[in-house]
This record gives sequence, structure tokens and C-alpha cells, in this order.
Amino acid sequence: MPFDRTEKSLLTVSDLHAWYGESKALHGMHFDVNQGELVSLIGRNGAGKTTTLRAIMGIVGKRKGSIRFQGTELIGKRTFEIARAGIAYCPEERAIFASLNVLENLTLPPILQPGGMSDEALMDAFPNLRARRRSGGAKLSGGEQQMLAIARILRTGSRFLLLDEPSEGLAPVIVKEIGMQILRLKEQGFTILLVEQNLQFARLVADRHVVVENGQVVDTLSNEALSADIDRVKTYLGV
Ligand SMILES: Nc1ncnc2c1ncn2[C@@H]1O[C@H](COP(=O)(O)OP(=O)(O)OP(=O)(O)O)[C@@H](O)[C@H]1O
Repeated sequence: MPFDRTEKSLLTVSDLHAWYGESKALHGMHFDVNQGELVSLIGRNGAGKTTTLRAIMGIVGKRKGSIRFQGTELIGKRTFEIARAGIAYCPEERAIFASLNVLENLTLPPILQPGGMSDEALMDAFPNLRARRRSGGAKLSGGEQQMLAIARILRTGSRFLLLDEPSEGLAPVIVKEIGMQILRLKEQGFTILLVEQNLQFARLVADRHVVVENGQVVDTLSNEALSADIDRVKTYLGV
């Protein structure tokens, strides 16, 4: 599948293969993410979207191929080295510690790069979290947990964010709010690779969409092209 290689490319994934034990999940992925861009990975359940994020972070069983970030090869590097290189990962399960409150959850990850957002700036960006700052993780709504999961990685100073299905399981009004927050991050210059099942959400925030099928990229569309060809894209997703 042809794909864009431009001067602005921040992340370049080439011929990426990944395994869980003996089971192969990625079969030669190719795509780029440019500086300041928001790219969505879309596709059916089990297509390999989450595995792509996990492979970038080095948390699959085995990976082969090439993942270049700011010109540095990530294959062969360990997860903590990848995080230190400036990539932050917000997993689908959100991973909020139930027994810690909002502030404790927020301040748990280390600051890895200069320029991360301060606790105050994060509370300004996510006012719901300010109101709930002393509430335990278990008491938060799904939307609040998602906001906390995103806020937590913004403290680290990483400017490249991997977000796995931030809209999952949330009411439409909350999905919209999360979408607005993600758009604000894009305006602030963050580069984002997003996994999404919710096409409406992906269309709201993404510049470009990479369609994944059976562990491979089968199409790449600009947001405008996706809107113009929505029926074909829906067949990819089986909706
Ligand atoms: N921990 C694991 N161990 C073994 N196989 C796995 C594991 N996680 C995912 N897989 C398999 O890898 C393939 C890709 O799964 P992946 O989770 O990346 O898909 P996805 O596109 O993110 O879909 P979903 O939204 O359902 O998670 C699937 O066949 C899945 O069953």
C-alpha cells in the first residue's frame, strides 16, 4: 500500500510485524504520522489497532520491522526508553488506580521531558478533575477516568500521544467533551495517534485515517476523503 513519506514525518512505521507468543497479530504495517498531525487508526474488532500502539511502546511479545521516531529506531528499545524518547501511551482500560485519589493518580508517573503541563494547568484544562481532586479513582465516572488518564500523560512532557479508544463506553455528551479536549491538545501542537471504533468521533478530531485490516494497512484517507466516501469506509468497519 503506498503511503506518504514527508519531511515532517515524526513517526514512520515500516513493515511492522508483531506477535503475542506464537500468535501473529501484525503482518507488515506501513504508515507515517507527521509532526502536529492527528491520525486515527480505524478498523474492525481484532484488526490490530491496539496491537499497533502496543508494538510502538514495545509491549507485545515480539516485533519485527521498523518504527522510527524522530529518526531513532525503536525496535530493540525497551518500553522505558521509548517513553523517555517522548512517547506517551493512554491504554484502552485507562489504568486508573482505584485506591488512589485524582491528584495521586495524576502525579504518579515520572516527568520524562521538560515542558510537561503543571498540575494547575491540568486542572484548568480539565475542570471536572479539579472538582474531584480528592476523590478516589474508584468513585470517578467513566468520563472522569478518561480525562484523568489523558491528563496524567500530559504531565510527563511527552509531545507524541498514543490514545486508545478514548470514547469507549462514554455517553455522547462526554464523548463530545473529550473530543473538544483532544482538539485543544492538537491546537497546542501535540501529535496524536488515536485508535477509534467510533467513526463519528474519529471524524471530529482526526486529520487523516489509516484503515487497518488483518494486521495490515489497507487504506489511508484524509478526513475530507473519508467524509466523501463514508459508505465504503463503513464496509471496512462492518457497520
Ligand atoms: N494479549 C493477547 N494475546 C494474544 N492475542 C492477542 C492479545 N491481544 C490481542 N490479541 C489478538 O491480536 C489481534 C489484534 O488484536 P487488537 O486488540 O490489536 O485488535 P483491535 O483492532 O485493537 O481491536 P479491539 O478494538 O477489539 O481491541 C486479534 O486477533 C486479537 O485476538
